Amino acid sequence: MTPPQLVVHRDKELMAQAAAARLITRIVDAQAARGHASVVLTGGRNGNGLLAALAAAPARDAVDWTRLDLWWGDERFLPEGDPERNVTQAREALLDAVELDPARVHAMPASDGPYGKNVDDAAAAYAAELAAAAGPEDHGRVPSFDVLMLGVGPDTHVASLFPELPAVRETERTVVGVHGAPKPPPVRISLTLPAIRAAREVWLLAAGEDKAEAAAIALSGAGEIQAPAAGAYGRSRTLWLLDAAAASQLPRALYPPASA
Ligand SMILES: O=C1O[C@H](COP(=O)(O)O)[C@@H](O)[C@H](O)[C@H]1O
Repeated sequence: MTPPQLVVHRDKELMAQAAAARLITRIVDAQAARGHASVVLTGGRNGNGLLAALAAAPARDAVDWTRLDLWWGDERFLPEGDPERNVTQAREALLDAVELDPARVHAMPASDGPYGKNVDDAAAAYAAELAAAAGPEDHGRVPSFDVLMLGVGPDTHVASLFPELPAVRETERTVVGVHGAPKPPPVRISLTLPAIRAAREVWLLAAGEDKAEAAAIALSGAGEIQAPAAGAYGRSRTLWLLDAAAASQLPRALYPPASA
């Protein structure tokens, strides 16, 4: 487990811009080193804010978008093109504006796709897609993502791993169908904690007053079943990117020196 590092920005706009700049650098470095990069996107307000900031950043042209693999940490199990789907929102915020290779855009299945309403089959298919992309150099049944981003929900959920639900207890499968999520829609697909932990870097995004309690709980030693964000960490780095409002309830001892 890599201990969390915290960076606190003045407000959510600056946080989104700084995180977008950080992501550009990370992708460019990975592409320079290996020829390609892989990023796992998150849904939610903070994830989409970051993508919109990236779309507006002139430095986005430093990325070779055709050599970037995109995956999702979770998806709302809704019909293709539904405005509430995370992939629809990501397309609007950024993806439609850059030259991606469609074969490298790994959206999670929709509820009107090949698996119909069977979310468990859809989750298994996404697990198989991840396994097929994992190489011998990877540490398991998912690729070693360069960066995996997670928006932190006000209840400490990440991806679609909600406190106390079966999905957050999963230790074998890499992707699961989620039933009965407390946040609509109730049916979702999610990476599990073991899949999340295969990433080189995990970035948790939390901006806004409504994330303050969740950040404080997750960073104060809570268990991952009760506070899923506490169980999200990367193999090389775990980075919490916060704004001042989301950091406002952190214990003083956790507050980064530069922000004190
Ligand atoms: O439903 C979801 O919510 C979380 C957090 O969203 P936010 O709007 O509270 O920031 C998000 O991370 C997840 O991907 C999404 O499906």
